[in-house]
Amino acid sequence: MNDSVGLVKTEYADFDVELRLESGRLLGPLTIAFERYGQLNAAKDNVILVTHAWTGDAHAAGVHDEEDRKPGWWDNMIGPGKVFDTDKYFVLCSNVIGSCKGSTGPTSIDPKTGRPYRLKFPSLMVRDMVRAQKLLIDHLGITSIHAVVGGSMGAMQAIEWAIHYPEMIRAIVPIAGTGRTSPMAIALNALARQAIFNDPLWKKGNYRPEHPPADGLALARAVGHISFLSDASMWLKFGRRFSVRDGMFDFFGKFEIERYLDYNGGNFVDRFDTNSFLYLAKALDLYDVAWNFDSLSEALDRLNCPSLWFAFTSDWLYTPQQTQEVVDELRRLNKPVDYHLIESDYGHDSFLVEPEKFIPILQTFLAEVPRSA
Ligand SMILES: CC(=O)SCCNC(=O)CCNC(=O)[C@H](O)C(C)(C)COP(=O)(O)OP(=O)(O)OC[C@H]1O[C@@H](n2cnc3c(N)ncnc32)[C@H](O)[C@@H]1OP(=O)(O)O
Ligand SMILES: N[C@@H](CCO)C(=O)O
Repeated sequence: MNDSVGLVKTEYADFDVELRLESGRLLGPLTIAFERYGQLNAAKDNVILVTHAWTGDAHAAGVHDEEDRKPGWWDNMIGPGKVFDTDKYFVLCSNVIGSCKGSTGPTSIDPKTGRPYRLKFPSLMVRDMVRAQKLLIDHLGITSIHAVVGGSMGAMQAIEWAIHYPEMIRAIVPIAGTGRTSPMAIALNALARQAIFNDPLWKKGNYRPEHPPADGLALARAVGHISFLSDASMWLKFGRRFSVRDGMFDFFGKFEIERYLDYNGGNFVDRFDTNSFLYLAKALDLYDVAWNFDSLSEALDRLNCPSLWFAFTSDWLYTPQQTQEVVDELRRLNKPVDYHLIESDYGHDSFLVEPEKFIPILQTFLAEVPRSA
């Protein structure tokens, strides 16, 4: 495929630092996993920083092996001639701290004990993730970022970048984001947590990696997965179809939607660590752009760049109203802001499933970003 970035590899940068976290605790040394696509130009000003969601990773495009069944998670966006055109832009994606996908997280070794942190890992905020990412940006000698673009938790990171490093950010594109996590989203994460805590294999986070609380984690992910879909997408995908494998009157027979949740919950256990899932859920719950500011207005007034916002009509997790709340405040502050409500049936995950709906607007926006911050 000539619009693919092709074979790529994840790189790792080590930082001998102790990062002061929002909680006051220190974390370090740190490793940040990242991938890069395209070439950094001589002026080092063609950088697009792609920020990932809850269970994403640094592998945003291309494949690690010719035999890979699927490419990186935003492969439809990154590559020669695509919206993040790697003939033009240097696209960078790093894994957040707290994750289990190469950056320092609860599965990493705690230098104080020589054993994995597990629940000794400190609670994080999205702001801490961005502060750690900044170490990588500095390490690569980048002083100006053309745009930070991300969906869901990636949107939160984009906002944090613009507020805390306004001098180096030329634009942000928060997609399916929120300015503060709603009580309903926290409630769903609370159910996910209880599913894990009630699994006897959980052992207060001290499970052996080869024996994770698989039932609890699969159920927790299924709760999350429901919130990433929508009523409309479930009707489209499954309707009321009963699994062809089951008899309709078998007591344990399942609807197709149940099979789907079983499959995706079970799959998740093979690719994600339980403690990381919990730490990132906590960071999502704690998210409030106004944290440690006197008001939302004070926080957003620090934003010094154009911003482009997308929300999806069927997103009931981070609803369009939540994006609108931030956009309204930015408008009140006379900041350059552009907001588009995209018609999509695919719920919160529309940013992964139907990017073609917002790509043309994004493409025009990126071309018009001013050359200096
Ligand atoms: C955002 C980031 O930063 S990265 C994180 C993104 N990744 C995830 O969220 C991982 C979970 N994956 C997903 O939710 C989806 O695959 C998405 C959102 C990425 C893409 O959505 P879609 O293209 O609509 O995929 P869909 O939901 O139809 O299929 C997901 C899986 O369920 C399977 N599936 C579909 N229908 C059924 C069914 N009736 N019964 C059982 N399994 C089913 C699919 O075969 C697919 O399996 P695979 O992952 O092994 O290929
Ligand atoms: N489905 C995506 C988005 C969730 O916010 C993920 O799991 O990361």
